[in-house]
Amino acid sequence: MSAQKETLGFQTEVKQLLKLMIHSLYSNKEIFLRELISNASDAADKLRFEGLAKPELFENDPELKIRIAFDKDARTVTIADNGIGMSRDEVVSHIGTIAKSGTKSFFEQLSGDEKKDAHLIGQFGVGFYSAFIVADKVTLTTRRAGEAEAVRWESQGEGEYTLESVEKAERGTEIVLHLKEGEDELLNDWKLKGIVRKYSDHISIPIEMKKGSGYGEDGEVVVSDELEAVNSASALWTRSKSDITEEQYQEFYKHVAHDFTDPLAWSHARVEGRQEYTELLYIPSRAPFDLYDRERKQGVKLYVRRVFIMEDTEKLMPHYLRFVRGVIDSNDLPLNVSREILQESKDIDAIRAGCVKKVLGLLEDLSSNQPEKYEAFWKEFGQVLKEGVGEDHANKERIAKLLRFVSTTSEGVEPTVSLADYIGRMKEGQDKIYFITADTLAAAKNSPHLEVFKKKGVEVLLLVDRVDEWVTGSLFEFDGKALQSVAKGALDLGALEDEADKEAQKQVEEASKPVVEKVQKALGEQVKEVRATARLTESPACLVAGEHDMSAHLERMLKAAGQKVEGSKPTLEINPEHVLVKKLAGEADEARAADLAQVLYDQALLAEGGKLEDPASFVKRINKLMLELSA
Ligand SMILES: Nc1ncnc2c1ncn2[C@@H]1O[C@H](COP(=O)(O)OP(=O)(O)OP(=O)(O)O)[C@@H](O)[C@H]1O
Repeated sequence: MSAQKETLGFQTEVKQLLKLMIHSLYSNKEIFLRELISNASDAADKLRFEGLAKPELFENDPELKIRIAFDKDARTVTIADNGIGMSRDEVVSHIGTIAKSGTKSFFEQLSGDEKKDAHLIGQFGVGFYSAFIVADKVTLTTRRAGEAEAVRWESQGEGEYTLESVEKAERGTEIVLHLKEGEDELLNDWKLKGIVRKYSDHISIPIEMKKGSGYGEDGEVVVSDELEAVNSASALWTRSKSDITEEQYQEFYKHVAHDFTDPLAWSHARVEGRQEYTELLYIPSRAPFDLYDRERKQGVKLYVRRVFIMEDTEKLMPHYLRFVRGVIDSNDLPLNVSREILQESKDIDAIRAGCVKKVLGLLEDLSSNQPEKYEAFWKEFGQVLKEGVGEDHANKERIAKLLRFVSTTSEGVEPTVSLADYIGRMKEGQDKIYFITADTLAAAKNSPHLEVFKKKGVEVLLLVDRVDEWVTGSLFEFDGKALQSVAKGALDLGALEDEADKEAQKQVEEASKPVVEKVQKALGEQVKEVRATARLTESPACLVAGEHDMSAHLERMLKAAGQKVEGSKPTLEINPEHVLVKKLAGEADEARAADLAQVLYDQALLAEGGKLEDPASFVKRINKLMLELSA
């Protein structure tokens, strides 16, 4: 064993994080204790789990606990646990570096503006480093259960830390905080116990401190050597609902989710029947920074009869509910359940299905009874929930009811229209739910495809999230009404059109045959077909995809993502009433007519957010036509 002290440097990100955190969290500095207790409790959970297979790890000391002490003279606060501890390598990789995936992109988001970044730091979670909010030196001594060597890590939080091998009889981790000037209020029995009760009452193992035995002359508590548990020390989810306060639920959430903000809502239930389990599931109020990171692991924690087993989103929650946090505690699964067993387990499938129903029920309840909260939820997680329409066949209808969109009747830009709202406002004779997909709200709102719908006062949903193509590719109808893209297929307004409309359209088609042919000839292979439109009232032309073809918007998205797409040709619809089209119809000069036809096509492509293959020729053509017109 080498007792030599080594000095190592923090990873750059750690330095950045420390600086930012000390500044932005100072006003909420008490949370350091919650974070350190939370880690200690996790360490106990890990030991209990590893100890199932290797009981010798308990080293004849099976009572898991956390101890907090302070020393007025030395001006230190100590948090010790007899959990799993850390090996030397673990100390280096967990404490000297940030091993979270997505860390790099998180740091790229930081603006340098402390106020804005303070919000982001909450999303990232600061954990152990929060010790440096109140301490100017932290000494962590740890010995991994079952190992002989202990290691001492020490740092002043300024870019470097030292490591040395030491002796430590008790397994686990002891953290000594050397308080900064001005933090002496923490050297107080009453104060520390108050913080523990406030933030960590729900921790399932005892948090022990010395017992008070009266008051001294200075009015301060005199402590005895006897220890007492400051917290309730029972797993929160095992308590009955009526015994848990709102604050306790909230603090427990912060512990399981490693979050700083209060949750939006939660569901706590004991399920009996074929499967017996307790679930305490939370909807966070804010999305974490790595919500879209496929590598992200943290999710719902699985316990079996109070013993922590693992934390894994995929097995316990489907991907589209990956924002859900909390605990599922099964009474039936075997304690030695492994990831492989879980993979195959019918019991887990049943628990998962039950929990999904609970979460959807919770969301339904919010949407009906607390619409403001639901709006807040939708803002943070709506796009993720939308994935469920394609992912969870069994619950498709329920998820569809929870969807919210912007529509042509929306006042602002917030998605607040549900499919049921839409159906409730449908015009007489309307039998479809119309929608348009586009890259931006402006592109959707101003699309020529909407003109006839505006004229008839028919509402159209404006779908501008990337995931919307996935939604409309999986959801074909809602409540017996088909979902119909306004940019696909021949326009069929059903009973929204009266006989007179249909007759007029027929006549227009008949009359515009020559100009349609002219355009068709000029555009040749670029289009599948040219036809006179019933959609347009103001624009001269628009492009329409085939009923069963991929939408132009999806095609562009896939191409942008680097996929090879065999695009299908669009149909060009022209508006024979438009002056430009009339001009084209009467144009005797074949070359100029061809130029006009090409401009019509190019404009239609641009108007729906497409990209011209040959923009320079488009500009040349436009300039030529403008000069000719002004001559
Ligand atoms: N008391 C402890 N006993 C054993 N391991 C610990 C202890 N405290 C921290 N660790 C290890 O260090 C890692 C990093 O801790 P840290 O608090 O920085 O982050 P975290 O708890 O993983 O996540 P978060 O930052 O979201 O709180 C932990 O994941 C754990 O492996």
